[in-house]
Amino acid sequence: MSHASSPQPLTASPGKPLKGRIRVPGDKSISHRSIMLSALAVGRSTVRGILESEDVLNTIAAMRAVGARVEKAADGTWTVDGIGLGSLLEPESVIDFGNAGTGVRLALGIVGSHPIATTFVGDASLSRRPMGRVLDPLRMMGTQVVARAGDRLPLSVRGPETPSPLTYRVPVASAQVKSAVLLAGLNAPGVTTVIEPVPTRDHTEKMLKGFGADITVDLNDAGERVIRLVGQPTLKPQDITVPGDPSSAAFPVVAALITPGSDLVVENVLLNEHRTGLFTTLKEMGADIEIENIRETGGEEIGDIHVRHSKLAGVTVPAERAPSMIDEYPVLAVAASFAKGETHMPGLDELRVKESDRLAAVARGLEANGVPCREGEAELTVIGGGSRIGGGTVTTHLDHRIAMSFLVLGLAGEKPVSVDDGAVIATSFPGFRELMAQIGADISSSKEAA
Ligand SMILES: O=C(O)C1=C[C@@H](OP(=O)(O)O)[C@@H](O)[C@H](O)C1
Ligand SMILES: C=C(OP(=O)(O)O)C(=O)O
Repeated sequence: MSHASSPQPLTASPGKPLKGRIRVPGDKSISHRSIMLSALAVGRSTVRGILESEDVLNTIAAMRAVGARVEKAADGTWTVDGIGLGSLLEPESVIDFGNAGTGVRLALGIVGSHPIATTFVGDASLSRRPMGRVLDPLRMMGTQVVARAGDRLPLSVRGPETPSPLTYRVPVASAQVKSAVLLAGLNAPGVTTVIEPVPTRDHTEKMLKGFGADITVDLNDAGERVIRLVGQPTLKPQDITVPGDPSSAAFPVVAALITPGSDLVVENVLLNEHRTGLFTTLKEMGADIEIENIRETGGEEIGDIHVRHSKLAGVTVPAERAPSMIDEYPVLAVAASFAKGETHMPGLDELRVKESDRLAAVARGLEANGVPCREGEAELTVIGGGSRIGGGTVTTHLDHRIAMSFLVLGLAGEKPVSVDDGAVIATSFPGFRELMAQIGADISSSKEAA
């Protein structure tokens, strides 16, 4: 599945205050994992509120390709008849993960510990991204790999008959790497241990526990998270409700913050502490954000985010906060454009290897729209509060978050902002334009705008 063939230029124009109560689609991280763990369970799971975006639809197709039955009922609930660990079928054809880093890396963990041959491909963006971070631990478990130079897609893996359980210290702050090793460890006899020096989103650990795996998380003397998973469990099917994605909520929230007169509620947003760094940072910048109606569902805290237009001031974002807002830096840079003074964002090495080099893409996008910034090797400083923001066209490089972030910029600047391709937004946020229109945002196809 690919959006790459038909780019869709979009233009956002400044206009009305943004008002209303909305819900964003389901969390992408939890959606991928719901389908994958359900596919590995024995019996029928149900998943409500799943994100039906291209990335997640690719995960659904991949789990079907290894033998799971995944269907959508008339009421929108998805049912997954799991195949059970150790029983995966060899896919009959190549698995195309499109734009989805999480999808392909977690799937590599799953199939890479089974004695089946699987070939993965992706779009131009995914084919540039590093896969060695997941292939290295798999090789240590006995997986054979044939990959393009630099461990990039396309690539093929074949797992061993009996994967060796591993003790692995994750060398980069990455929930995808942690999760891939844990998912591979599921099919290895014995205990797989993952040491995580920097904590990242913990949905895999939480959900594995929910599916009945024997998994523990402790801190060692150095304060690192040590995750121990006993391999070869029988995973029990679950009924899952996916909360709204905070990484998607970030766009209307920032749009409302920077657009005068706005008053908006985004309901039902996941508030997992490993995901809320953006909201913490925005509050430190002076944002009027209240979290209302906090409740719990499926072991995760959720709530409604009430945001009003606010005067913002620049801050320094602690580097150690990066994993809890890693996908939100592009839209934080947009908020920072409207803040008085400088916003300094260190610790951004991982932004270089996302759907695009997000550090460079953000810096070029800000420059194109009259916002001064300084781009370092692994940091960005935005000099906010200037006038005449907007008027530029931004290259999205097949990156949904770059597209949405700069459309948000265009809602609050002085002049419209265009992005060369809004079609990529479908990878994580189907219905983005319609939802933004519902709260009063003017985002149209560039031809209509011209
Ligand atoms: O595990 C996940 O669901 C994700 C982890 C993060 O990637 P890294 O693990 O590469 O940091 C994040 O950027 C991605 O959108 C989703
Ligand atoms: C980095 C992202 O996703 P992935 O790594 O799954 O492609 C993202 O959604 O911002």
